[in-house]
Amino acid sequence: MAGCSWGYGPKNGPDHWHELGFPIAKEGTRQSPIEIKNAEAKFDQNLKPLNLSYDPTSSKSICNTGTTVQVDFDDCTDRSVLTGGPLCGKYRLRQLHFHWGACDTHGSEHVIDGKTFAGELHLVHWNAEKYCEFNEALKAPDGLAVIAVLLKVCEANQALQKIVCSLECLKSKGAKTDFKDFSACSLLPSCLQYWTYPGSLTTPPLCECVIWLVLKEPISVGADQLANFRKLEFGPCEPMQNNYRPPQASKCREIRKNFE
Ligand SMILES: CCc1c(F)c(F)c(S(N)(=O)=O)c(F)c1F
Ligand SMILES: [Zn+2]
Repeated sequence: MAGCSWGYGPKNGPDHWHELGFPIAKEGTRQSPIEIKNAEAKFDQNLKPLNLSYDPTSSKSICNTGTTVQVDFDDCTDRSVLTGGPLCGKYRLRQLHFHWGACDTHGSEHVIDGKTFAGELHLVHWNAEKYCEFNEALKAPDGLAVIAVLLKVCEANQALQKIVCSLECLKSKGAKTDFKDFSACSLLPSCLQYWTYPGSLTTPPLCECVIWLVLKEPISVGADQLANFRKLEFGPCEPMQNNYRPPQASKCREIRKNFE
């Protein structure tokens, strides 16, 4: 796509993505995020618990991608995997990243019964049992499994502190630094009850390849920890904030949950 690339600004944000080379933004049938209405979600007794087995030595680096801050993991072998839930097979952890707002009242992508949260953590896994590489999984309806964890502003989160401390050297787009021995499971809440629905990437290319697992229990983030995320930049003098896509049409998708 010649011309300006996608982002979250007034001219290249989510309402423009369909005209920036991603028609699926408008024409898709399973776009994400969505609003989750708990009363309409169907309890499914056949849904298994999530089973996470993460090797902390598989974290590699942390970078400012220009749209988020992202921790990358070694996904060449089954070192950090997700199984269970609605999933068939083993999904390898590839990266985790965040979405957040300009202020603490909004910033999450999924909205729960009308409530927005200050931010959202995504742990991105791909079906390495069925597909040879990540880019192949992007083309499949069951290619990815993303765990979404809502961020609520209250006490500081000790597990997040390692990420927060690294932000000061990641201010500019493209900045990257080593990020070894990070325990991704330390970011998860104690309760792993979830809603699940078929959806898409929430950023371009917006591929409809994601089985979403939205955790019911948020994790805490300190107001000053979140303030540090806002010191990152999309580009020169453009603070990185409001890097979230608003909820998309449900188009009569069924949302299931593993709790009553
Ligand atoms: C293609 C890389 C990529 C993203 F850019 C992304 F934003 C997401 S998201 N927000 O849906 O979790 C992914 F899952 C993902 F794999
Ligand atoms: Zn995301």
